[in-house]
Amino acid sequence: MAQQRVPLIAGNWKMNQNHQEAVVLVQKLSWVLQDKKHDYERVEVTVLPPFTDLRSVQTIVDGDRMRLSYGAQDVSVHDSGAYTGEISASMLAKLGCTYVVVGHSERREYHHEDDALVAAKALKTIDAGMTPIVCVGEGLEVRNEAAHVAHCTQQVEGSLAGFSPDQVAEAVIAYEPVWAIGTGEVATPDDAQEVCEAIRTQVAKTWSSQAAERVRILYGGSVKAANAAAIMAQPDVDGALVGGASLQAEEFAAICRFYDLPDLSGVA
Ligand SMILES: O=C[C@H](O)COP(=O)(O)O
Repeated sequence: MAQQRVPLIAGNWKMNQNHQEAVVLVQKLSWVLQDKKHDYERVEVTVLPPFTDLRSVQTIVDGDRMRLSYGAQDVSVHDSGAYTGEISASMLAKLGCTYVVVGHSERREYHHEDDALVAAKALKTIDAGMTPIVCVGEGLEVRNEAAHVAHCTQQVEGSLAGFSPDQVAEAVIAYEPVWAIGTGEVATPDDAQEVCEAIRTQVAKTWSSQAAERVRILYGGSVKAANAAAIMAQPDVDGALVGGASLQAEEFAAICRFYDLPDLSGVA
């Protein structure tokens, strides 16, 4: 991992935790990390609760002066108006969100979001002063055809279309092989590195080598304390987008402190 990229561990809670449970989970996570004297300059920590939790999370994070940040799991492509059920980027910025996930595979699959929409949402996020976490990743069929690298680099091209090199440099890209999400099937560290490296090379070609050096690329898909160290040891992996394991404070805190964990990748 290059020195200048601060690793980011992001906990995507998906549709879990009501606003009361959210406060308890954030408090517990902050306590565990404080107890371990976690250095947030060394590894950045963020949580991504459901929309309905954000105000409560903002209150506890600000009130207790916690060092972790938080963000949202989606955003509208519209600024305001008659879009029932949607939440605008300015609303999320007002709630103190640092990050917004766009193009998660669950949004792409269940809500038919395509690269153009993802790019538009990401640009709205940037315009509102927040950082998009732009998700890409292949399904099992694509992986079995060995077309995963081309698939993911094309998704990056499409989902970051219209970005300037500086905007790419400040963004976060998350590589999440769909077959490894919530299945317990984790990509090997080499699998993660292969695609993350290809994405970085693509960023250099399409935008600039400086953008490629600076953009953070996360891996996501069944990350746990048991596999975090091996995945994070890969030179082009700058963090993790964690789903299920982010709902357990102790487990998630251990992932945030991956450098303390043994690399068990060689153990059968
Ligand atoms: O956003 C997170 C990913 O979808 C990974 O979820 P998971 O860690 O439950 O496999």
